[in-house]
Amino acid sequence: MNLCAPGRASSPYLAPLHVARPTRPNFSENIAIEGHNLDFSITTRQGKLVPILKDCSLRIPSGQLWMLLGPNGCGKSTLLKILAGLWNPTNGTVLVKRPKSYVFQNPDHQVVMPTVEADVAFGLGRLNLTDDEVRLRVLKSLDAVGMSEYLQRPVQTLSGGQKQRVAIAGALAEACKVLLLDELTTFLDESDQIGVIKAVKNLLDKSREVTALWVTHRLEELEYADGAVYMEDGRVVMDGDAASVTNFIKAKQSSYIDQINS
Ligand SMILES: Nc1ncnc2c1ncn2[C@@H]1O[C@H](COP(=O)(O)OP(=O)(O)OP(=O)(O)O)[C@@H](O)[C@H]1O
Repeated sequence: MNLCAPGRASSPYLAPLHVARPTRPNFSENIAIEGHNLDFSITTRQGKLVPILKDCSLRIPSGQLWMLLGPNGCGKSTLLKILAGLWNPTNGTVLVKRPKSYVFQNPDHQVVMPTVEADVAFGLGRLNLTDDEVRLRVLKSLDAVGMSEYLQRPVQTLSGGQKQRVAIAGALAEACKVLLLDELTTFLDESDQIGVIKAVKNLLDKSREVTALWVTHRLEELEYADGAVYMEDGRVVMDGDAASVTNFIKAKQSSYIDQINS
């Protein structure tokens, strides 16, 4: 199911202080996801202002798989939800190609229809397609994530990784140009993790039109990425090709270990 479809936006537990509504500039050429100078703050029940994102900017080229990394609590999921349009930034501008889809960390929050076929077809109901067109889109999308043999399977019989792929197929069936994937591998065992990430990589390689931003903690997943954004304490501190970001993070980790040992 596509959680970015109209009427599905949700709110954070605590509301942002205020919502900026800037005029929308045009996309830069060949860029699918852009954020400029994004701030996001919340006010606590005690009325205290807490900044979560601080002047975050990023640009992700069309057709690429990028990772969003950083320590726990640095703001990755918040930034992803703002890019998805589920939350509004306090300040700054977001430009993301449409249709776009946000895929949840826990597939049980997203894959809810009785069968695989029904779940992938769910979002197509509002598009005024014939039954044959719906079936074709469902089959093509399941094929793209390596799940075409599971058409009639009850969703409760699927593994976590298979449910994630069904959720991604739902987004593809709606012709999503941008996939925003929130720590999909958190609940998966190792073989499911690699299965999901390879499915995403394969579909990007095949389509060239879909762009994906993947939130993760796992440095080893960077080997599948074209590029990455690394965050700390609500800020983007490094972005670029996957090898440069990997080296940057490894250098940080080894200097941290040196400090502990000294
Ligand atoms: N509604 C909220 N109320 C209070 N604090 C919040 C709220 N939403 C997010 N935060 C705080 O904002 C910070 C960023 O959270 P976020 O979930 O974006 O981080 P993250 O990098 O995705 O973390 P993780 O890797 O642990 O999933 C955290 O310190 C979190 O506690």
